[in-house]
Amino acid sequence: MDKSKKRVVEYLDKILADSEKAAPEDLLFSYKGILYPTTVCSPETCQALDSFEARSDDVILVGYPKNGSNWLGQVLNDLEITAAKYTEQEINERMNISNELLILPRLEFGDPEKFKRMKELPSRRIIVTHLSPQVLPKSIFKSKAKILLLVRNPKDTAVSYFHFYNNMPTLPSFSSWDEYFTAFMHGKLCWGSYFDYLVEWNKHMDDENIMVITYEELKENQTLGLKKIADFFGFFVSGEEIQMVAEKSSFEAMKEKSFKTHGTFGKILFRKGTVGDWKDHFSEAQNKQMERKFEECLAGTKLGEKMKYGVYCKA
Ligand SMILES: Nc1ncnc2c1ncn2[C@@H]1O[C@H](COP(=O)(O)OS(=O)(=O)O)[C@@H](OP(=O)(O)O)[C@H]1O
Repeated sequence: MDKSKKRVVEYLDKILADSEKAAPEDLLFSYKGILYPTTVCSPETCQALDSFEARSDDVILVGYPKNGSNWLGQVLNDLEITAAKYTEQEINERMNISNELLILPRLEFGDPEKFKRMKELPSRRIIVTHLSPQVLPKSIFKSKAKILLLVRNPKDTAVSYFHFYNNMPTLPSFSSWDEYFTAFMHGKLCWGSYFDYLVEWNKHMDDENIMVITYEELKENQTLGLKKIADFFGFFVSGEEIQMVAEKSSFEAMKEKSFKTHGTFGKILFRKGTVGDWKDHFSEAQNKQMERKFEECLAGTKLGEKMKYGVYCKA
């Protein structure tokens, strides 16, 4: 394993080990009414977000936690590498610079000084974040950088986040699914409410620089999804190249390599990678509650229509 990758894996392993020792009440902090994990974020970094200077050719991936951002993050990196026709040496250099400057590839992770260091990253930068539009650095909207919004149905998101919360030492555990479900429905989780997040993004549905893709459509036809993404960002890649990127980023391929890419964290992150796991978790009453909430927040909106609640969430 090369040195910079090893450093990232060691860093991730250290975060997990340190958080095992932390008291549950020290694991989270609140910034502007939203919870974040102390191990990877800080109030200082949140406060410094506006010092990030977006470029018009930045590739921005936004998505609520557990909507598949590690998957699409890899896809976008591979599309950029393939389209730009970098040599092996250039690919390694890019990765080393990025690993050294950022360590962890989320806009809101790390120290507040990272936004200055990010100026040294070569274009096109792939920027991944769970932040909602109100807290995103203002320069992202001003620069007209293209934004890909990745959305997963609320029920599978809830289930994935439940297992993540209970398996990640960096997050406090819940004593039961029912207790967790109430927290999810009230947005008492890191990065806040799933529904508030999408209601805010729905206000941007007519922005020309935003495209929405769903986890479910990618699972159904990854090649087609990748082609749409490549066209949107202007990555010039052939059908064969898209196929190669798709194969490399299948759940199985990413899970198999996860120890090398993410260390111990890999086992927690690459859990099932399926659509419909919620059927083993939701009670009748919870199905009804979720449907009411969807009706209240997203049904009939542009974003709500794209999510196909009737196909993926009806009991
Ligand atoms: N390649 C690929 N294909 C399909 N699904 C994938 C893939 N990679 C990750 N995943 C699944 O995405 C879920 C994790 O989402 P995130 O990467 O956004 O997690 S995080 O919020 O950044 O921690 C999590 O979902 P669950 O398995 O349902 O928990 C991952 O397994």
